[in-house]
Amino acid sequence: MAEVILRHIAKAYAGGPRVIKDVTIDVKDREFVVLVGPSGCGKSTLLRMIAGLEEITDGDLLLDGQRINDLAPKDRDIAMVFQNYALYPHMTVYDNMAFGLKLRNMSKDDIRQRVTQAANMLEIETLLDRKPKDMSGGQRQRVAIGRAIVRNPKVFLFDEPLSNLDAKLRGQTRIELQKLHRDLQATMIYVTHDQVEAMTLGDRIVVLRGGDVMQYDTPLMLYNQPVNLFVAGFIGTPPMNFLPGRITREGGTVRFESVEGTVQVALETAGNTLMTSPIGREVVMGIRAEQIRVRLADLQERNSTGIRTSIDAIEHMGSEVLAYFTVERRRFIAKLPGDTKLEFGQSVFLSWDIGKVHFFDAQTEQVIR
Ligand SMILES: Nc1ncnc2c1ncn2[C@@H]1O[C@H](COP(=O)(O)OP(=O)(O)OP(=O)(O)O)[C@@H](O)[C@H]1O
Repeated sequence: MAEVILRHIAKAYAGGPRVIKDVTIDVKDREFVVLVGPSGCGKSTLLRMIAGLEEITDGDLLLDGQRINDLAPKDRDIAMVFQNYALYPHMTVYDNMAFGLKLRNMSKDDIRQRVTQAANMLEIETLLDRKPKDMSGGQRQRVAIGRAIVRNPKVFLFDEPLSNLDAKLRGQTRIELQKLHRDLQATMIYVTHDQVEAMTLGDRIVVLRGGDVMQYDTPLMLYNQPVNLFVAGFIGTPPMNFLPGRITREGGTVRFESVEGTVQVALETAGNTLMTSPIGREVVMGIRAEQIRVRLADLQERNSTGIRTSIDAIEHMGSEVLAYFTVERRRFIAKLPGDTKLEFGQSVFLSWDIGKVHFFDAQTEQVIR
């Protein structure tokens, strides 16, 4: 059992401003929680506070109900895997993994058993006599994880452990981390700036910005129901398309009208208003790339619904095609099936289902439901 609760946690370095403002999150037993956000948002600081490597300025850190703010790192039953692996260069893999256990005065036999078991789990049993400099980045990374596993901690913390690996190895290691999480049945908290890594690994994800939690939710909820513009733009590849405008009323119909008036969307269907918002309110419309339909525009065609634009660029990704457009001087991206035949410069109409559109308040940036 290992449940971690952060209650109104704040951090200021040496009397400076608060880089973590007021963070309250609960991490359930055996949950895999990812902290994600842009550089400087405070992910590492938060993780280091949980590890005990940074002092907590305000708030409570609870492990299984016990307040551990003032407990030394070694007494926390929490193991951390660092971005740079932090292996001892002069020690073999075996000694690197055994080191923490020796410090705890564990018997030689017990140490051997634990190191061997972890090495088997990570498939590095043939590397135990090597020094870190004689291994690849991926192998060093496994040793760093092995060193955490042998401690049999209640909680694992990972600080961007895949960032030094190439793209292919990162993909493989993501799958292995998922398996490791299932096998160890441990609580894991994982920091990354890569939203794809966050989406694929996390049971739940904390999206951070400027030391504040923007949203704490499952990957699908973050993707389908972002609570604000920041989360909507941060989660998803390619990012959500945005178009600013305002709510208008014409002839009894409530509509969204883009700033330059090229896009008008009725917000009522069969007498139901999809969005209750004061007339004149400034909003931002958001639509995901895969929700945009694209068809060739007939030059003679008039009175067609949708946005008329032309194709700025096409990227063939194999299984899909990314098409780039300009709508009111903003970039729009559509994700289309791989066999879509479109070419640079063609005139097209873009359209989408109104039910798939998100609206955000332009001032507060919060979603309007
Ligand atoms: N020792 C320190 N003293 C003063 N300010 C610090 C210290 N460490 C970090 N900060 C500041 O705290 C804020 C959060 O830093 P942190 O390293 O936690 O961000 P991060 O989200 O992990 O960023 P990155 O992805 O770039 O590592 C930043 O503004 C950073 O400059």
